[in-house]
Amino acid sequence: MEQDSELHVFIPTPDQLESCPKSPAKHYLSASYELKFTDLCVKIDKREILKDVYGVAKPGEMVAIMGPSGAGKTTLLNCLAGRRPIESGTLTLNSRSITKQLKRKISYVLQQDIFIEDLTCWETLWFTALLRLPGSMPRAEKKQRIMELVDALDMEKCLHTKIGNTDVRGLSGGEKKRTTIACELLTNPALMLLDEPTSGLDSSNAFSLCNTLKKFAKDSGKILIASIHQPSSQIFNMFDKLLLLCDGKMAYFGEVKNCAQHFASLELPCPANYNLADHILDQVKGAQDVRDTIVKGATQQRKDNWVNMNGEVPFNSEGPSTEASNGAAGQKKVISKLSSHVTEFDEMEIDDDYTKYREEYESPWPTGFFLQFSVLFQRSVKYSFFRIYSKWHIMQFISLSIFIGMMWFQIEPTERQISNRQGVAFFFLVFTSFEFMLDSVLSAFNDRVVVNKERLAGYYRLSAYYLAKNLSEIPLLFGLASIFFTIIFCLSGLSPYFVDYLQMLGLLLLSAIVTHLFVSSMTVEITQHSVQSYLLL
Ligand SMILES: Nc1ncnc2c1ncn2[C@@H]1O[C@H](COP(=O)(O)OP(=O)(O)OP(=O)(O)O)[C@@H](O)[C@H]1O
Repeated sequence: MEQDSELHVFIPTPDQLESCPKSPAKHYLSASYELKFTDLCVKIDKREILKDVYGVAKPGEMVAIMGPSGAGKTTLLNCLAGRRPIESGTLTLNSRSITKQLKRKISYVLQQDIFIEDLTCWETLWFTALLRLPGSMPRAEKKQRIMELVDALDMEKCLHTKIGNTDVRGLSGGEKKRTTIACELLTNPALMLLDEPTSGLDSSNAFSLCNTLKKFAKDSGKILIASIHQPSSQIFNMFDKLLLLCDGKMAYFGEVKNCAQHFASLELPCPANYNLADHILDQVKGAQDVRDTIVKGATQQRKDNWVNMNGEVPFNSEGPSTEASNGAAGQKKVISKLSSHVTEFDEMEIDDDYTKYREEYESPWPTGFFLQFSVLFQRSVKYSFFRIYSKWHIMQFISLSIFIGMMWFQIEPTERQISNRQGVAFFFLVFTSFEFMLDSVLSAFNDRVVVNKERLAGYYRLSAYYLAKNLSEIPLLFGLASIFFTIIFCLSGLSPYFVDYLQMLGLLLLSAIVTHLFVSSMTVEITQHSVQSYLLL
């Protein structure tokens, strides 16, 4: 593998891609984690959004969260990701409440694919790896990890395609989703939460994505929990478990294969040749008495399947535990079995990554301030350059400067022409200040969503972003405005002295700094506010 300079964006050649190891991706094997949540309740403005929601997921399992619109699927995912506080209930990973350190083992794929649109798929992955993987991890290992994911998620074809947007076509919907998933998998999470990963994809893309996820979860021992809308039968049957919500209450939790039987036992059987997922959703969206029957059925199902309502003993999908139902002796046996299970998990929790990069795992950020700053600086130069020095932008500046230069062409160095000189200087300063401000506002507007997403996932400090953004964009803006000014200065004959030229350039630089700092401070304030209100800090 070629040696590259410290922050040079590495681009793999087809041969290097060919030589990358085929799945299962060895770096992505997870230590076994078990997720358990019981009696989760969430209230927003005194309105009950989730009530007594529970579930268990084991390593390698795919769990579907389904329910009608507004049932609370996203709220539940936010709670599991630790992004929404819960009113009451317990949430544990390997029988431990979720600490900041354990939170690093959880990743959250949002419904929208949020990226910097001017970067390619590979650049996006590479910058994410530099920001999210431990700073002390060798760069070769980071590259290796990306290449393993590229292989596992079948992304070779689109690696050098720009992300794109509605104006400039880039990655397809499915490729964007794979890129989002790869960015989250880079940190080797044990638990992956996905909010409607198939929305916006056609049926074959949705099937192929779920198939890849299923294989990856199985091979690496990760837990995948996804909210999903109207899956096809094929996709529905790929999931191991189903958590069905109805108005924030449990409507079913258990294995997908037992679901049809459960609904039949409630006298709501699925008609022949009908998609079971559609049938279930029709029922939970049905009349109030049908919904009451389903919720009651779920309460009974829980009683039958949980040995202890506090969730001290794991959910047994095969039905009530025979050991536990054998009275106190049976209960003791189950609990001692569970304790040995927990010890085993505790030992496994110190996984390979944790052992190797302990320092970073125990600090609040995966990388130090300087590395965050340098990666963000390089990324900002890369995409801001194309925006600021776009063909249209350059043509607009040059034609305008020629036009103004012609209007005030070679002003005579006499007293009568003083007002004309002031006119040129004033016009040029006001125009460039507005141009700087407009550019900063537009770029801040584009950045805000990306920065929000990255800050919520704990990529970097806001101060590192602020410094990198300003230090990268001010020189770029100043460079373009200097060309503009030089043309006007020469055509208008503003002054025969070079020192005057330098003084005016100095004023230009000051104006660029002041407008840019002003606008970016506002963005930082807005970003900080929205991240804090989202996290309800
Ligand atoms: N911040 C909030 N303030 C007030 N109400 C909220 C807030 N967040 C969610 N809700 C309400 O909670 C309920 C559940 O919302 P949630 O987004 O979890 O539903 P969902 O099942 O994901 O819906 P969809 O499938 O349409 O995305 C909705 O009625 C919604 O209006």
